Amino acid sequence: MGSLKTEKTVTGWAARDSSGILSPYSYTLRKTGPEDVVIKVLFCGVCHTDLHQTKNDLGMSKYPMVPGHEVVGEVVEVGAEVSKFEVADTVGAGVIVGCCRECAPCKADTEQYCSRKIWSYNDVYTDGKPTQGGFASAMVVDQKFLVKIPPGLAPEQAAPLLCAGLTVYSPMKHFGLMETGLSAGVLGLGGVGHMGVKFAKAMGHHVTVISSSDKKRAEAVHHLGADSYLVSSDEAGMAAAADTLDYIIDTVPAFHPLEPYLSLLKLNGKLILLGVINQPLQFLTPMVMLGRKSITGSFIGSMQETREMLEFCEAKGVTSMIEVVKMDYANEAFKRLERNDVRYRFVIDVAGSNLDP
Ligand SMILES: NC(=O)C1=CN([C@@H]2O[C@H](COP(=O)(O)OP(=O)(O)OC[C@H]3O[C@@H](n4cnc5c(N)ncnc54)[C@H](OP(=O)(O)O)[C@@H]3O)[C@@H](O)[C@H]2O)C=CC1
Ligand SMILES: O=C/C=C/c1ccc(O)c(O)c1
Ligand SMILES: [Zn+2]
Ligand SMILES: [Zn+2]
Repeated sequence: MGSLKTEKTVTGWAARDSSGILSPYSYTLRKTGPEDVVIKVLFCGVCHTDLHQTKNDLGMSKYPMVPGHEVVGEVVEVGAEVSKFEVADTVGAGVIVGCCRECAPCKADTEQYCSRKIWSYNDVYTDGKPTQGGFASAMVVDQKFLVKIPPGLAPEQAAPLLCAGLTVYSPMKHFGLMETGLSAGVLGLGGVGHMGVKFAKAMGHHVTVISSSDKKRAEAVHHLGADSYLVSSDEAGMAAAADTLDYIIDTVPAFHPLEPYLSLLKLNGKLILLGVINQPLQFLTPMVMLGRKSITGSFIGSMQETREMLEFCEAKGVTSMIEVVKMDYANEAFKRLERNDVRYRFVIDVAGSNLDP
């Protein structure tokens, strides 16, 4: 299909200021370029990053801001040079919608580390217009930044995989943590953390959840398949678990000391920081030296890893645990996410919502 000559007007739900409160917002999508794909948004997951961004936790937010970067949609239009997708395909879009294609990370298929990457919202596209995310009736996305959703995955289940799932899969792959028999720790059992449990179990790891409370113990063990559950304030339990873990996926989105978790790692163990935290974290150097431990971080994953991760999920039956809601519940969903009251990801049924109430 050829390029559209007109811009499309769409409705999204946007935050207008750092209250983060979302309300309907009308804006235009760019004309469909040769490599562009227009998607009708079906479902969009709600990530804690959406909360950080809409509330300006990082001090870089621009408004109006339509959040949402766990987007599953249906292709409704393709540009003249689109070769990978056709109308009616079910596709996914994530955190990144552009990159320079020339730098070392781009050439190595690690475009998420491109210094000129373009975020799916709260950024400026190559045409100079603000990018807006998936809490909207439609998006235009360059074909490089879309993936096909495998037929074995339900679209609403697939949405959280596009950020939360990818964010744990990528470091597991990069740091050589896909072999069976490892002992994993997952710190913070939320959207990203529950995918950490699922992926680690699918890779044959012994999984310990480390949580701030006892509230999620039964679910973690019986529904997610965790092997062990520690409450971080339980000093005796934490001491008994010292030197037992090969790696910890740390998803906590707020300041926390690192020493208690470094203590849980074995020799050569890795603490992988994934949470976005706007103040410095602390640790004493002997905590990493005496045990040759690593503190590292990871940022989502590449498009290539997204495809692999979705295939992995389809093959191994890995799914997300979600609560599907309509758009008119988005503000309540954000409030519940903020008070740690979701098991484990909200997914907005965008196509099934009235966006202009
Ligand atoms: N690196 C990357 O590429 C990505 C980073 N992120 C970031 O990861 C973080 C987690 O995202 P997400 O999983 O969606 O968030 P959630 O809110 O769904 O989960 C975070 C979990 O951390 C624990 N937690 C929350 N607040 C605190 C606190 N104040 N102190 C201690 N523990 C706390 C809770 O688990 P429990 O009840 O078990 O204690 C909570 O469920 C966010 O900062 C997000 O921005 C997200 C995606 C990609
Ligand atoms: O949810 C995905 C985005 C994660 C993220 C990581 C780092 C950072 O500075 C952000 O603003 C977002
Ligand atoms: Zn996210
Ligand atoms: Zn680049």
